[in-house]
Amino acid sequence: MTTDDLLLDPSAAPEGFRAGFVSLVGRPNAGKSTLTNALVGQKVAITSSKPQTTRHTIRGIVHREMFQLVLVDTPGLHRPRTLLGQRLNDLVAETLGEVDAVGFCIPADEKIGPGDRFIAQQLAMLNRTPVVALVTKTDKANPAQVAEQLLAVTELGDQVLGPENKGTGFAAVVPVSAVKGHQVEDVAQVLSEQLPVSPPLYPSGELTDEPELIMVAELIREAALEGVRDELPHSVAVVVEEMNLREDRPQDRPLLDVYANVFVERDSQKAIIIGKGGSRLKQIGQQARTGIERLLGTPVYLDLRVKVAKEWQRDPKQLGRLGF
Ligand SMILES: Nc1nc2c(ncn2[C@@H]2O[C@H](COP(=O)(O)OP(=O)(O)OP(=O)(O)O)[C@@H](O)[C@H]2O)c(=O)[nH]1
Repeated sequence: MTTDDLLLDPSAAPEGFRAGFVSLVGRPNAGKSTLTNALVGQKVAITSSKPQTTRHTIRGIVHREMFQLVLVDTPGLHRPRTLLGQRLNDLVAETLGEVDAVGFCIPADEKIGPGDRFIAQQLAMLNRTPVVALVTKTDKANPAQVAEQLLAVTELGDQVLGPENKGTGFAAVVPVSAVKGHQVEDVAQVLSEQLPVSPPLYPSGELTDEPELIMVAELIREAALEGVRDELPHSVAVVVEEMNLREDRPQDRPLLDVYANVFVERDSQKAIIIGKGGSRLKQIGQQARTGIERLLGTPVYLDLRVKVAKEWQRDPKQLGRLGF
């Protein structure tokens, strides 16, 4: 069974499959991009030249047998100098609050500095999002230095994200060399352990050729969550089943047909998405369609179906978070 088959029937995902969004953060030069590429592999790395239409730009998707990590960029942490005080705090909390886990990159070959500490303090505000510390570029340090850095990083976690700030430190600390390919799979594995039990969020094939498909699904998901994010934080998945230019249209008046399924876990959630007399679904469709048209520059016919994929999150922790 391929990932795509699973997407057609999310309840067919293997027991314990996990999927979710991960943001790699860290000060400039910490090795985020290199690690992203090493994790994703060339084949599916997405470097979309499209304008950023969602709050998170997808940088790449890591597909494995038992998990799918969607690596996203998070604005805010990259330019602390241009955003001050509460505004920055809000932005970081808002955008990072939406990911399932954060990978915090700290180079093995440089002392922990004020930049790292600053970012750790920002991360401390995300009280529920697990943070995995990644000690990068281990090939540039000798084993003793790496060991020392692992200790220093653990200590930073205990201090800044520790009990004093109602936290439990870093969820894990993992050394990695993206350039040498050392422990890259361990990073993927440890990050995946922080994700909710969920079927894959995106199809596995041809992602480089069709970043549009992902962007379109994300636009629909964003629209579906608008205003109900608190009620349905992680229980909405969108799969674009078909996206084709309609045949027999005059060349100067193209129309793109988009068929997409919005998956929720329960009938009650389906009711929320659809709204009274279908009013919310109509709104979602309009908002998503406008976004897709803006993204692709083509008029769009959007067909949205809402489907219940029962129990696609069997993890008790997740269910708790959803208020069950
Ligand atoms: N030796 C070695 N060098 C690395 C490794 N990872 C990254 N680098 C180098 O470190 C530099 C910065 O890496 P990037 O991946 O661009 O870092 P970044 O965090 O994305 O940087 P910004 O885009 O500035 O935020 C580059 O010259 C990389 O080649 C590694 O595992 N080993």
